[in-house]
Amino acid sequence: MASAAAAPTSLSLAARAATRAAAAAAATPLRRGGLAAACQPAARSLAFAAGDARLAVHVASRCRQAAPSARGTRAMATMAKKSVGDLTEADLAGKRVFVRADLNVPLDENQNITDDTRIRAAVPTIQYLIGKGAKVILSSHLGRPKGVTPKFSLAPIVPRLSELLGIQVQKADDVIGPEVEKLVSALPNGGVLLLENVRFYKEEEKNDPEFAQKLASLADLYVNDAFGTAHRAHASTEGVTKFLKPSVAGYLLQKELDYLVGAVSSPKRPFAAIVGGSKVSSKIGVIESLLEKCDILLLGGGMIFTFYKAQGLSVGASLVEEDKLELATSLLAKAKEKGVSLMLPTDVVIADKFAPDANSQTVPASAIPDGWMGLDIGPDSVASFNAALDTTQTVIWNGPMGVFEFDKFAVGTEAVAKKLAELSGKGVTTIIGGGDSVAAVEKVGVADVMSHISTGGGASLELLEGKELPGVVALDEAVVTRSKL
Ligand SMILES: Nc1ncnc2c1ncn2[C@@H]1O[C@H](COP(=O)(O)OP(=O)(O)O)[C@@H](O)[C@H]1O
Ligand SMILES: O=C(OP(=O)(O)O)[C@H](O)COP(=O)(O)O
Repeated sequence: MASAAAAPTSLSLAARAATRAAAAAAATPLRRGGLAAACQPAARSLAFAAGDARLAVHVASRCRQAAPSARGTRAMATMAKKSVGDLTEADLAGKRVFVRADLNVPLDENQNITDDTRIRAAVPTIQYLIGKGAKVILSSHLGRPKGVTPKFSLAPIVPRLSELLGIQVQKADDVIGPEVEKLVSALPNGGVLLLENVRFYKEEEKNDPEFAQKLASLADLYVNDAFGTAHRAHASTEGVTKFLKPSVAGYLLQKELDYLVGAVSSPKRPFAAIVGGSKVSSKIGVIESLLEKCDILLLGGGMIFTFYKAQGLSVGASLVEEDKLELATSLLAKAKEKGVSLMLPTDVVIADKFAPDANSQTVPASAIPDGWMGLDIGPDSVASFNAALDTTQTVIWNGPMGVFEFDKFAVGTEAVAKKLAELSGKGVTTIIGGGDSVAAVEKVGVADVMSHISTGGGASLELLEGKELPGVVALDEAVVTRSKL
């Protein structure tokens, strides 16, 4: 396994001895000064330079346990939001509750839902509210319409949502206005009214205060459960909170924050992050942020070729971002400095063209011929990644290991999905951070066993980059500070 430690192949006995000494020190009880000694930069980098991932991880892990980062504490603070579960029957019975959900599900050409995950994910919050006698005014966007566009109507959502809730959901043909107000007035306690696509109004994405006020005027209080849209400061996700109190987080939003912020900032260790996808440029923020928190970082996907080239390897016709070579070098150096075991694949599956029927072969990472492009990680890399993952207690995964859309180059990605499923079964916390990795996990049929699968691609990326989401920031603070803080 190539590593950020400049992959030393022949290690001096002294380095190995120092590694073990550092690890032994880390294992020594605090009162004897073992951890303090192991946390010395020299001890950590020796453990790392010795190329012994398990020992280096152990040392790094112990060091982090001793000194949780201020950044982690700040991130936890974003979670301390009032939750829908804090609202009692007295708060809710007979009240009109504006619920922003993300019902932006894929539809086929006949308007059939091809994946209802986001609808199912919205159910617990709605169920709770109607169970307490609230009147739910449900709002969502669908797609990115420019004005009123029938193919982006939320009408196809109604049958499935009704089925899941066990009640007939009513549907408004507009978002605001007298007709909608009439429907709201007629809504019984425990009823649900789905408003039309909120993006049919351009004011939504502009976060227009007047529009936000009109939305707010329909209700008495606000619940945001639209995690997939929480990174957007729109009228229905952010603006409306200025006019409705309380404004609280729904169960889905809370769960996403608990995993993508909570479990990532205060993980059970060792903590591994797997980052793949096409380009290093789109994952810089995530990698930099995770380097502050994880013990092991496994890299795959198209981005690895920029790292190889930065290390002087030939990459043939593989995807490379020439302007990110220095960045790749600095990320490798940062991993070393932080004591993170950064692992790059040692072998790759290469293709003679970018196509599902390309000719392919597996070669060492150092032997990619001219004209060939790497489209997947190879079996040796899968074995090394699996061995590293076997040492972990928490794993977060964002981005495929290869061009998994082509069966021939999906093996590495599917192997990671299977490994995480296996680890999940053994009690390891497994978090799938949105985007294509979710599709991969679903393709392999192991979605149900993961600890958490994010319902938002862009939103989860932003959270993993350490950013705060406007739709979360705008919500009321929890009254009781969480014990983890
Ligand atoms: N070696 C590779 N060369 C080119 N593209 C790749 C390679 N590995 C993965 N990809 C592509 O990366 C895409 C996903 O990248 P990205 O959007 O960054 O990830 P995510 O959606 O998980 O955030 C997939 O379409 C996949 O085909
Ligand atoms: O599908 C969504 O995000 P995602 O594609 O990043 O998972 C959300 O519904 C947000 O949609 P938007 O990116 O049009 O604001």
